[in-house]
Amino acid sequence: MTEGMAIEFKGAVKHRRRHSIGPIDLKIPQGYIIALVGSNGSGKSTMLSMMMRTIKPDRGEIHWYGESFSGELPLELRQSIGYVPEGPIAEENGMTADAIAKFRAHWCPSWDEARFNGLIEQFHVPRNERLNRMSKGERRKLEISTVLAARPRLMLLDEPSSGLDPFAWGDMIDELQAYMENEDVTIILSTHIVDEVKRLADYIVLVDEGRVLGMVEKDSLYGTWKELWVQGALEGLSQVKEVVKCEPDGPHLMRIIVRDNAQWNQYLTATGMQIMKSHSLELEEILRLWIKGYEPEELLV
Ligand SMILES: Nc1ncnc2c1ncn2[C@@H]1O[C@H](COP(=O)(O)OP(=O)(O)OP(=O)(O)O)[C@@H](O)[C@H]1O
Repeated sequence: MTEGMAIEFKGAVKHRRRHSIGPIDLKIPQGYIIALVGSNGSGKSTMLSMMMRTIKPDRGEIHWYGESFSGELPLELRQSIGYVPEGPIAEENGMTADAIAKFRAHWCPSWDEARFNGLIEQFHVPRNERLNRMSKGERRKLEISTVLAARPRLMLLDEPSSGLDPFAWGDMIDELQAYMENEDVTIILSTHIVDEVKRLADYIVLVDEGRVLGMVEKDSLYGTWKELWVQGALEGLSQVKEVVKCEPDGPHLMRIIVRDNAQWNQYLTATGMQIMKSHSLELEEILRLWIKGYEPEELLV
């Protein structure tokens, strides 16, 4: 990765009630979609809030496009960030979509009214309903439309698809992909939906219990792990470093999960073990292994 960095965490720590988030050291490259993935309470929203500067780290620093700021972010930078928080913004409860658009048009120089109108029509967002009377999904669709219409350079999306029906979800994926055709744009989103990661992410950042376990290029994960059913010289199989799971599946067959690397292939050749069936692990299973400590070989942080 030699590109410029959109965001850099340098030893950033935020103390929370039950545990601290961090220290986080992470470089998020500009021009890509980065998915923050991790279990509930692991710290994804806290990281996004720190990137939006709605909360400040208690220790360490965050850099935006190579610069750090002691107080609020400069206006121009704030105007270039589109943020969809995890939950609704209480101050917007009494507003309508039109009132939101008027406010954003005033605040944001890159606001594209025609784009906003097109998006809320496409997403069937009611124009004159107050936000607290909209359904959860309608309100989410409005928030996504608002962020896209502001044409930000950096999007911070906290579980953007929460509450969306499958049709709106597909539209959101298409819109975000189309928006990425603008090379300068970076999207950082937190999500629990593996399909969203598969469809959108260039990089995955795995977060667990307040710690960033690492960042990895999504495509490099595929093919790293295999599930195999083997026959033959099975003694000692469970001692092989590359084998992370090994259980009998019938009298002469062993089902194993294995890191598919050169050492494993050498072992296979040496023992003459027979592979009866094999397939690559799905992303969801690869992430579960990573959380358990089996990190990818091509970790970037
Ligand atoms: N405003 C707050 N004050 C104190 N602690 C908080 C606050 N918000 C979150 N926390 C705590 O910080 C930790 C991380 O929460 P965070 O919301 O960042 O996790 P998350 O990964 O986004 O979770 P989820 O996937 O459930 O949305 C949790 O232990 C949570 O209880």
